[in-house]
Amino acid sequence: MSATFTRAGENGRLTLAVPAKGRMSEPALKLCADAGLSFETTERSLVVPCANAPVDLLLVRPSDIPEYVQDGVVHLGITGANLVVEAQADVVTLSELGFARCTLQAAVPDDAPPTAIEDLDRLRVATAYPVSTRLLLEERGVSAELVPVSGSVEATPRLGLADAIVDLVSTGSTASANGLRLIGKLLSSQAVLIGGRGAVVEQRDLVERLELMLSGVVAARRRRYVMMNANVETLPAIRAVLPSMGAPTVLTLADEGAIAVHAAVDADDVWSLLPALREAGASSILVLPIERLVP
Ligand SMILES: Nc1ncnc2c1ncn2[C@@H]1O[C@H](COP(=O)(O)OP(=O)(O)OP(=O)(O)O)[C@@H](O)[C@H]1O
Ligand SMILES: O=P(O)(O)OC[C@H]1O[C@H](OP(=O)(O)OP(=O)(O)O)[C@H](O)[C@@H]1O
Ligand SMILES: [Mg+2]
Repeated sequence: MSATFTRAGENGRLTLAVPAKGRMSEPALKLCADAGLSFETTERSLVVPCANAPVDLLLVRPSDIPEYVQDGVVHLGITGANLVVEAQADVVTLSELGFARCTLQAAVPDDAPPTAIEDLDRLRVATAYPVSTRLLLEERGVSAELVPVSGSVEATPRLGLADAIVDLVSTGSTASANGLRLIGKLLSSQAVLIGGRGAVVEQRDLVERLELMLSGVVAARRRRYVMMNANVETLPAIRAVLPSMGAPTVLTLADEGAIAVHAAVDADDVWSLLPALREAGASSILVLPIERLVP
């Protein structure tokens, strides 16, 4: 399927900009698919119409998305929160999407003296994010000499181009592999759904529907559905350990006194919950993924 791209609002369809490449692209497209949008991407397609919803995906660079959304080129976008700050874009952040989690951090060579952000005053700081770096350093009263680079920023101290760097970090392994020590965090980021100020008013119904579908998947990914069998007498003990969303479902089984208990719990709690449930009297415990969770 191919389509011509119409500027946002001109054909009654909602336009959603999604990263075309880079580390956000695949999880962003998967989120759209998991949310129920049906589309087919090809290697070179930039505009991808959804077959089952009045939504067109525009595949572009993540760093361009904040400006496209601000200027009304598209209604909505999925991009990094750090890129919204970097573009200083006037957009509405509708929801956090739970992937591409990272922090913007300052780092120095292992043997260099700085131990905190404040120690970067008057030093040369290389970064691919000069706008956010300047802004966040100034907020802390630090006036550094910025050295803008477009990539491989970790190499700049070794090349004698900078005394320190500011870059995105998730595991920290790139920094340590390049002999750098992290000295402080300037910003936390993750993928976000953003909307244009005009779009969220003019296209409110469609925007709300898409936001609900996406955030339903994001919320579901953080939860698990736990099912177990027990004797009715153990129900108080089971309820005491079950941090359920509201009351758990209790079903009567065919055997005298036997029940099944169902509840949605935090995925992070499952590790500690299972032994506690067994201890409380539960057996045949099943843990299932949840596809959508709409409160
Ligand atoms: N190590 C990381 N872990 C998690 N998220 C990250 C990491 N690095 C980057 N991100 C997030 O993904 C976004 C896009 O990064 P990516 O590396 O795909 O593109 P880029 O480096 O900005 O390059 P381009 O110039 O192609 O736009 C970043 O702005 C940030 O929000
Ligand atoms: O803390 P870590 O888990 O090591 O991740 C940090 C690295 O990830 C990003 O680069 P990316 O992998 O996106 O490569 P790029 O420079 O080509 O964008 C960032 O610029 C760091 O180099
Ligand atoms: Mg990168």
